[in-house]
Amino acid sequence: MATSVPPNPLDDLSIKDPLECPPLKWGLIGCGRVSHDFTQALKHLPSQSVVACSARSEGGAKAFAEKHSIPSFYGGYDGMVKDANVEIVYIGNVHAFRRSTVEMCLLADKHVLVEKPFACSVADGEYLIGLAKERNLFIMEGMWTRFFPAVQKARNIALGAEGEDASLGDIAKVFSDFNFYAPDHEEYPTSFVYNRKLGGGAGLLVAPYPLAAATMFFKSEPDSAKVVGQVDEDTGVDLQGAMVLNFPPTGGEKPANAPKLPGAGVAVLSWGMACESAESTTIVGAKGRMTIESPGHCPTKLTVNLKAHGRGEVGKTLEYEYPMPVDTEAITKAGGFNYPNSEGFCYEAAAVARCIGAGKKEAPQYTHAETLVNLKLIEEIQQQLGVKPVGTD
Ligand SMILES: NC(=O)C1=CN([C@@H]2O[C@H](COP(=O)(O)OP(=O)(O)OC[C@H]3O[C@@H](n4cnc5c(N)ncnc54)[C@H](OP(=O)(O)O)[C@@H]3O)[C@@H](O)[C@H]2O)C=CC1
Ligand SMILES: O=C1OC[C@@H](O)[C@H](O)[C@H]1O
Repeated sequence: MATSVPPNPLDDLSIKDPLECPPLKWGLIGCGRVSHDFTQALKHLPSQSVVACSARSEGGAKAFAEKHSIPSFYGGYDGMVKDANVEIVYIGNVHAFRRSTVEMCLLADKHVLVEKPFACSVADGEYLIGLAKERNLFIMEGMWTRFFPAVQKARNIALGAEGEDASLGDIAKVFSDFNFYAPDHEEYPTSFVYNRKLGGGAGLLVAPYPLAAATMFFKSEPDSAKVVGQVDEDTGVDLQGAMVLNFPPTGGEKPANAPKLPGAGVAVLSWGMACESAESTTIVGAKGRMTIESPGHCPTKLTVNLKAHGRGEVGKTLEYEYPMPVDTEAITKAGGFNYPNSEGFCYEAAAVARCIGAGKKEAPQYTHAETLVNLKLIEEIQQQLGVKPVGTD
């Protein structure tokens, strides 16, 4: 049975400061909103530099380079991937071009950090991971949530890591929701999020987060998935959905005084772009529960409620807070951020730099295997909702 949770989720146990990392030179594909936020967050890491950016239009790349004082810019992506100064490419363009843009970077011998979703199909995901392995390059899906200190703390508590001050016991349930009201910032129907040919739809755009929240806390691959949701009849994209996943037992003896097999559990997930939900993830075990508080995909707060014996009996409550780094003058001058808590990209970028510095080809916080499990589940969502796979029109 595939294991989706590595033995320890930290990339370097000797690290005390999550922003500590060796130098790395970044190039960018796409000069849109998320690339802006990522570049701004890198300004929290003095050892990291964006040395080149590229956009479909030279004007777009030039304006971006001027705004962020980036020394080289390119119209079109192929010139940038051949820039000898670039060590890793951050890919922040739209979903439909994942296979071609990631492939272009790997063939130019660049490491890759690619925004979620990693690919539009399992087949593309497997191909790209295989190609990275063949060329001995680092590659990771930008599931930045996994790198926030609040999430790393939650994961260590769930794993019963040494030195943790709380334990939830055997995990039985994970609840995770992420829904935002897209028309607030995405024009309907012209934005890519409503365009299936560009990889639009909530399954590709939003579902990766609750899926990654669920697979983080169970050690087996789900053996059943039930999906409901709505598809927009005019654009053909899925607007929202909910899914229930069953995770089978991971083996081991059933405890003498409890009915559940170890590792067996259920995840209840909800995602979408039709309304704004509370957006949190709650993990429930035999001894208590913990909540990765809103905004759960980029959190700063974790609450643990340990149970006392008996129904409704509350034991200890523990609260952990990890404030975002404060914006520097350079960040404010370049216009702040487009998306909530984007400062937190610095945690992901620092971990990637540490992994590459240590010669790793994947990050233990979000492995290739997990990316592929989650892509399989995204395909399941599309199939059960009757949404056409991207690129089949
Ligand atoms: N981790 C996170 O928190 C977030 C992740 N994302 C992810 O980032 C990616 C980009 O999102 P976001 O920045 O909001 O999107 P944008 O709408 O800002 O577009 C990003 C880039 O995609 C390219 N692009 C846009 N439209 C087209 C088109 N019609 N044809 C070809 N290319 C196009 C452009 O590249 P160019 O500049 O080269 O013209 C554009 O700059 C997505 O994968 C999304 O899922 C998004 C938001 C937050
Ligand atoms: O990909 C995403 O993740 C973060 C959100 O804030 C954003 O709207 C969404 O597109």
